[in-house]
Amino acid sequence: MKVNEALAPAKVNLTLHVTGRRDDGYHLLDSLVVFADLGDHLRAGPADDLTLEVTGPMAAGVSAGPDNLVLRAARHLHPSRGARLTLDKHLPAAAGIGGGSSDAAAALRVLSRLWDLPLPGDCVVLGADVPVCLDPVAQRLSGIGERHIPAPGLPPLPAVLVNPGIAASTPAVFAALENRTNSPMPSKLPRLDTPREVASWLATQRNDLTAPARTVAPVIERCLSALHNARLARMSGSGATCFGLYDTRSDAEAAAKAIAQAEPDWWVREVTLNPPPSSSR
Ligand SMILES: C[C@](O)(CO)[C@H](O)COP(=O)(O)OP(=O)(O)OC[C@H]1O[C@@H](n2ccc(N)nc2=O)[C@H](O)[C@@H]1O
Ligand SMILES: Nc1ncnc2c1ncn2[C@@H]1O[C@H](COP(=O)(O)OP(=O)(O)OP(=O)(O)O)[C@@H](O)[C@H]1O
Repeated sequence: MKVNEALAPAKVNLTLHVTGRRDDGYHLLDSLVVFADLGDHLRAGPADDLTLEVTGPMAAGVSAGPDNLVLRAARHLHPSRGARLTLDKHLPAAAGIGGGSSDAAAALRVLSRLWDLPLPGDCVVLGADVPVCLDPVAQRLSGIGERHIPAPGLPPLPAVLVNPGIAASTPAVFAALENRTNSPMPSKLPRLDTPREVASWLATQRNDLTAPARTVAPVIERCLSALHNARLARMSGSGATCFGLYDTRSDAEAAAKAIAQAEPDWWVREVTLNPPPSSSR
């Protein structure tokens, strides 16, 4: 990618343990986060005014107005400087894969280079997922999202992402959560060398938002069933996107093809999670 371009990769919560709730209503999380080799594309050119154009296959319904997280991130970085921004949307919005947060983080990265400014330290105010998206590699996220440390060794993971085209509102899903104090992941995460080992270990962990998300969007059950031949099938974030993990890319490709045929209205993509550096599409 050129210096004024950035990939805003899909974020996937391999685990999402809700461990408590702060007085301000935000929830404490313990989550193993990885990124895909697929995402939105952001370009920035020099300009006097700040403008945004939203293009691409998933642009429908995404505002290009000041509420777009790309423009909010730009104004967070500098209140008045200009740039001509183009956001090519490939990820569904409000889908649990951090589309908006990853776009905001990409905007901070690109504009900090264009405007020669340091990255801000307080970007959690843009969204709980923005800090982890600033450095899109495998990480363990905690606090409400403001804390993250590199995750121990994980291999690249052949996977399929499935979204049924229903937006799951993150506040609505948190509001439907019954038990807000659940156990965290083990304090030391194991080193996992193969997709199979990852799937076996993840099966002992959870996404605590799955049950409330199913009440908000019952179609999530069908997404998980569609991934029945995966080593592990789970929801990401607050849904509705679910992911399946496979042993090989060809297994994932075959599964994606079959699901897309059975559910032509769904968004179905074969991806690699935690890809080797510089292999993004
Ligand atoms: C669920 C996750 O996807 C896990 O990675 C993220 O924590 C959500 O991150 P996000 O979409 O950037 O969330 P924000 O835009 O900051 O928050 C949306 C809403 O989700 C709820 N929220 C979010 C994050 C958090 N740690 N606790 C919460 O309770 C709050 O109701 C908040 O008003
Ligand atoms: N650039 C953007 N792309 C997508 N949605 C955006 C963007 N900017 C603002 N939004 C708004 O943000 C809301 C949440 O979108 P986003 O894609 O970040 O949700 P999400 O995938 O559920 O996030 P998370 O996984 O962090 O919970 C959308 O409903 C949309 O109105």
